[in-house]
Amino acid sequence: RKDSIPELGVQTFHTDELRSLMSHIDDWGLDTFRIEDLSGQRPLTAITYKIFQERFLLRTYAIEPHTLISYLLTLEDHYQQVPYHNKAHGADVCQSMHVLLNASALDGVFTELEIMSAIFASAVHDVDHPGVTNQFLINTRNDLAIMYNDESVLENHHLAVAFKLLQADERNIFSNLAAKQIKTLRKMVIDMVLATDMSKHMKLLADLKTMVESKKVTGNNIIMLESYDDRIQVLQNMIHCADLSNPTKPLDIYIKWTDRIMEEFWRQGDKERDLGLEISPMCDRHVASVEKHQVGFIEFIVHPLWETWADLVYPDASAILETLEQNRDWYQARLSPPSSSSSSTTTGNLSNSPTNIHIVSVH
Ligand SMILES: COc1ccc(C2=NN(C3CCN(c4nc(N)nc5ccccc45)CC3)C(=O)[C@@H]3CC=CC[C@H]23)cc1OC
Ligand SMILES: [Mg+2]
Ligand SMILES: [Zn+2]
Repeated sequence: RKDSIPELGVQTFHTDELRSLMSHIDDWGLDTFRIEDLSGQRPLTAITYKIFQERFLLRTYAIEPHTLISYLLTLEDHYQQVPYHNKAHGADVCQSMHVLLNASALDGVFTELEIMSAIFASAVHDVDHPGVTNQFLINTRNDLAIMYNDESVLENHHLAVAFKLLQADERNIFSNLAAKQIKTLRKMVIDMVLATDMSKHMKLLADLKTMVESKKVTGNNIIMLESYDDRIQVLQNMIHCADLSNPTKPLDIYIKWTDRIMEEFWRQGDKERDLGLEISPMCDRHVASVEKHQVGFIEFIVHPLWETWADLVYPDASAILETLEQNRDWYQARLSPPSSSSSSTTTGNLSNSPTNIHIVSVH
C-alpha cells in the first residue's frame, strides 16, 4: 500500500509534543484532553494505537497497521459528540485500563488474548452513546430499549456497533486470529462491556470483596486466578474501575470530567422537563449541587470500589486511593458554607478549578 501511516497513527501539526505526551502512556493521570487537542481530535485512535504498539499486539496477532488504524478511526467516528460519553472518555478508559493491567500483582496473570480483549473492550465500551441513561431510553420507549428489552440497553448497543464495524475486511483487526481465539475474545469483550452497566455495580463489588477475602497469591504476591469466572470477574472489575476512575485522577483533570458529566446529565434533565417526565437524580440544572453529587458519588460508589481493588492488588493502587481521598476532601470542603465571622458567599462556577472561586464577604 502506498499511503504510509504517520508515526503516531494520526495526522498532527504537533508531532514532537504529541510524541512526548504519548511517552507517558503508562502513567496514571495522562492528560487525555491535551492529547485530544494535539492529535487532531483523534485521542482514541492515537492512544489505542500506541497501546497496541507498546504491547506488541500487532506482531503477536499479525494485525496490519492500516487495518488497525482504519478500525480505530471508524470506531472513533461512531462516538457521538455528547458532553461526556464521547471519544475522549473512550480514550481515557482505554488508557486507564492499560495502566491497571500493569499492576505488579497481575504480572503474568493474564494471557496476551485477555489483555488485547481488555484493551479492545475499553476502547469500544461506550461507542455511539447518545448521552442519556438506560432509564431515560426505557422511560421514553426509545427504539434501543425496544431492541434490547430494557436490559443493559446502552451496553448491548455499544457491543453491537463495535462488532458490526469489524465486519468490513479493511477493518477486521482479528482476521488472523484462530476461530477459537475469536470466540474467546468475543465472549470476554461482551462480558466486560456488559459489566460497565452501573446496575451491575453492587454484584460486581460484592463478588470482588469475596475474592479479596479468599485471595490466593504466589510467593511474590501475584494473584492466582484458576477459573474463567475468576479471571473475567477481575477483568470486569478492572473496566468498571477504569470507567469510574475520574475522581482518582489529578484534580484539574477530574474537575473537567465533572463539568462534562454534569452538562450531559443537565441536558437529559432539560429533555425530561420538556417531556413532563420526573427529572432524574443529578439532572436538574436549576438545583445544581455539583459538590454534593461528587461527594456522594465517591462515598457510596467510587471509594468502596477502589478501596476493594486496592486491597486485591495491594500495594499497587495505594497512590490512586490517596488521590481519590484528597479529591473527595476538596469537594467536601466546598460543601459546607465558608466558616467566617462576617457572613460570606461564594460566586462563580463552583465546580471550576480552585482559582476560579471568589469568596466575597457580604455585610
Ligand atoms: C465525574 O463524575 C461522574 C462521572 C460518571 C458518573 C456516572 N454516573 N452513573 C450513575 C452513578 C450512580 N448514580 C446515582 N444515582 C442515584 N440515584 N443516586 C446517587 C447518589 C450518589 C452517587 C450516584 C448516584 C446514577 C448515575 C452512570 O451510570 C454513568 C455511566 C457509567 C459509569 C458512571 C457514570 C457520575 C459522575 O458524577 C456523579
Ligand atoms: Mg457506559
Ligand atoms: Zn464509560
